[in-house]
Amino acid sequence: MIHLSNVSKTFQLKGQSLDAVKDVDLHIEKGEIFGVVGYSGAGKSTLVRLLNLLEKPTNGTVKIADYEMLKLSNRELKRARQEISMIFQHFNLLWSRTVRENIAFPLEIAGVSKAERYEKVAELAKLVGLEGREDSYPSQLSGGQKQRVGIARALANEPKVLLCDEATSALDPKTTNAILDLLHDINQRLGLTIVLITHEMNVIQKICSRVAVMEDGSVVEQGNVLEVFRHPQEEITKSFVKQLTDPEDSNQAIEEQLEQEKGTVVRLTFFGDDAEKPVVSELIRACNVTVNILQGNIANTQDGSYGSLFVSIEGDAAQLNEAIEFLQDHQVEAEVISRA
Ligand SMILES: Nc1ncnc2c1ncn2[C@@H]1O[C@H](COP(=O)(O)OP(=O)(O)OP(=O)(O)O)[C@@H](O)[C@H]1O
Repeated sequence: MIHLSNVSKTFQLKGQSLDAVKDVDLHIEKGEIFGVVGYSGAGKSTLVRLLNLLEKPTNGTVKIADYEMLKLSNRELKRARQEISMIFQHFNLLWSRTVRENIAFPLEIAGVSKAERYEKVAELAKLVGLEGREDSYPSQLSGGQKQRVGIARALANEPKVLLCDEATSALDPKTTNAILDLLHDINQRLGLTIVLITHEMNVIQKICSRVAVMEDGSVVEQGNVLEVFRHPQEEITKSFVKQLTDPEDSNQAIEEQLEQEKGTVVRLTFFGDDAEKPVVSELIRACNVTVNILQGNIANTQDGSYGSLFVSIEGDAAQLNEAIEFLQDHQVEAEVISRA
């Protein structure tokens, strides 16, 4: 659905050039939810704006659906953009218009009759969970509801692609989850291709099937989300994965516990179906060791679970080696954090 080849964008600023996007190749399949993650300044927003040509690439080709975006006339580009919608971090709603008028706005521009517009708005309001709020103004809505208006408006022209530029970054965690659920639901129901950029790995984990990691304008790593979680190659990817598996407060708690622990502290990592097996109780039985669970968490991706568990294992050196071997035989990655 989306093919970027050797795409670069260089900005000229006060006589200096800045390479915001460098030589990016991306292939995004029809109907997938593709995430782009990176820290501030990595080039994510520029990349997403290159997709609908809000920014023109300095080099490379952009193909979306069947459009060779750089070869389109202004009129053709206008038509293509109706198929490539976008939602934003700060919603970009028209404040003097009601919810109904906001959602209907793209239809108005497209010359759709009032009766048809109202019919479509009713359908979209229902789809995004805003039924009954059509006469409200944006200022009367919560952040989550405002983003629902943004999503409904983006869907008005029945696009093939939805670009989400930090769409949940201004929302609290609960509302973020509700909006991500809505995007996933829309993707499933309408078969819409979604490209989502974010600096938060939990957003990627929750709804994306594949991810690209950006650093300093380049895509440094990309792949299936669970696979990238499992074997992050680059330091930056490892730091993003750690956002999920080793939250800061949990690290601090581990460090405090490490000082008091008698046993050897091991970090276990589980993937897919293995995350649901009773490996720890089997380990205790098979190796006759004592296991204390220190910290743990589990994240569900679209392709299965990913979990990490910090345990302290008490036993002699032979038992400990046996325990590590047992874990590895059971497809659990075991990393010794500190020895007793
Ligand atoms: N119109 C512009 N003119 C000049 N430089 C720009 C322009 N837009 C972006 N940049 C620069 O390009 C680089 C990438 O910015 P971009 O906004 O794409 O990053 P980002 O990953 O989306 O970060 P953030 O989440 O903070 O927006 C930054 O150094 C930024 O200052």
